[in-house]
Amino acid sequence: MKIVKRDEMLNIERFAIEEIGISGAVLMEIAGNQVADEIIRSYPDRSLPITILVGSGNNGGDGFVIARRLFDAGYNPAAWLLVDPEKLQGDALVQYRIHTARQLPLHSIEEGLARLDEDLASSEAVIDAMLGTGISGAVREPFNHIIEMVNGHGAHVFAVDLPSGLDCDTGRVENVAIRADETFTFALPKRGFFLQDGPSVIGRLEVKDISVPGTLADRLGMELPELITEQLAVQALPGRPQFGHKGTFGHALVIGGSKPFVGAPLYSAHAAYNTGAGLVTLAIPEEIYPVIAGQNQLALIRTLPGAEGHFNGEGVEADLFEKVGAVAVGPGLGRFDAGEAFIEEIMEHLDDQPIIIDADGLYHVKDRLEMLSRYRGAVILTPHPGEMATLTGRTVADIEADRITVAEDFARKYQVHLVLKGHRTIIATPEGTWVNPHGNDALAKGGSGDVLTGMIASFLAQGAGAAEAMQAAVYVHAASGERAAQKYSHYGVTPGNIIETGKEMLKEMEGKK
Ligand SMILES: NC(=O)C1=CN([C@@H]2O[C@H](COP(=O)(O)OP(=O)(O)OC[C@H]3O[C@@H](n4cnc5c(N)ncnc54)[C@H](OP(=O)(O)O)[C@@H]3O)[C@@H](O)[C@H]2O)[C@@H](O)CC1
Ligand SMILES: [K+]
Repeated sequence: MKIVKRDEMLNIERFAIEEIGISGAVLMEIAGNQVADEIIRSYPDRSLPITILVGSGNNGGDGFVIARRLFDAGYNPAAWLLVDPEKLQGDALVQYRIHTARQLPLHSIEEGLARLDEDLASSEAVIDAMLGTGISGAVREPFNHIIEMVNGHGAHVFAVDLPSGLDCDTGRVENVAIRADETFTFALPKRGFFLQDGPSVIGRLEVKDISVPGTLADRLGMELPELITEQLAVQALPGRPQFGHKGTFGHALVIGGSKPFVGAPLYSAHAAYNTGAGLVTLAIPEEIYPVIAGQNQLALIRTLPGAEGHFNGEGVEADLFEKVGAVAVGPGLGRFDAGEAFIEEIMEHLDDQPIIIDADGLYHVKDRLEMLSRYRGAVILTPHPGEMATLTGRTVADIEADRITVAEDFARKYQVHLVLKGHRTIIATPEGTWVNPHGNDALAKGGSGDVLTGMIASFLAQGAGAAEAMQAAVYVHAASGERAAQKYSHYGVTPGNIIETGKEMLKEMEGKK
């Protein structure tokens, strides 16, 4: 499913109205009906106290439809028009006229905020149809106070299209926004749901079909980022020929580790093994061999010469890469003087196998980005925002303000594949962009990134294309974080739990392949 900015949504909507010939009023009727149906499904009890907050634009127009449908279904919601009716126009005005012609009850803002607060305080559910995609700037009076009132009460809040106050492009909340329990968005999810404050205010997101399908975006030639869904990840997962042998499933090489970071390469190697790689070799500095050997039962181990607890840059020889299908360099690597030359030498030994560069590997390539552009195969970089700041010379705040654009620009400029980690992870490649709506705080732990790197390496070794390996790994990793948190709590999830739970996710996914 594609995600859109405000102008893109407006263009698609305009195309649906002007070229396809489905009128705005019809779209509004469908939109309002979709939300009303959800509320009726959630709350079959008709006596439930519900407040509907109606704003001045088309979002408010949707609110009128919802109110009317609920009255018709036997509910008695308190519908509040929060602006002077004189302000209404277009389809919203049409809906207001229908509402009044039907002689349905409607509260006016003239009754005062104290009176509205009484309704809000006694409501079990609140429907936010105040502001949608048309908001500009900070939320003005009286909506800012009303939003605070809603957030201060304990009612279940349904946001219509988006939580009022959220900028649907940037995901920024300038002053206040509704904190929704559920958001029913129309046609396509909005980009701001996955950026900045968006994820913390939208609650459970559901996309409602209003007869404006995403295929209209394709007809308009729009290149839009796509959401990573289970279905997409299932398609991206490499196939497993039934009579394959270990050679069929590829050989992943993980290069990393140093005296302070012994666990990182182990997590990557174990993640690779547990997600299907036929063979995994772990190349580590010789000094940490005894510790690694004691903790590893899966990967082949290859030691390279080291100094002061790190690699010393030597010992990178052709036979290390023999029959290797994918390389990951960086987990636990640390920083050392010969680091830049070390990675350069690794890349020189490769033909065109995909290479993942992670953690301090990223630090060592920050001044060699042209080398990455020149590489014949796929280069996958997996920075968190701090590492992305190092790669781009920008601040973390800058990157977080528009993760999608930053990632896309970087991927195109250097012709690399990028996994920009964080809350919400972005995959950007020269060919397209994907946004991962899954994952949680349980993944924000040392070792978690190493697991992701191992999963990507594993899928690459098994023959997935670069974009597909990233999609499948990002999904399995994030969905495992969600699943593991249900079992072990958000506090208790470890990288090892992610690897174990990943197998459960894969079990479900292979059944759908
Ligand atoms: N996409 C689709 O296919 C469909 C979309 N539909 C729906 O249309 C919605 C978009 O409608 P929209 O364009 O009328 O904008 P909307 O969000 O109602 O807000 C505009 C009003 O808000 C006001 N206002 C603005 N900023 C403000 C502020 N900071 N603080 C306070 N007020 C502020 C502004 O007032 P003004 O600035 O003009 O004084 C204006 O009156 C969309 O989200 C979806 O719900 C469906 O019906 C059908 C199909
Ligand atoms: K809204």
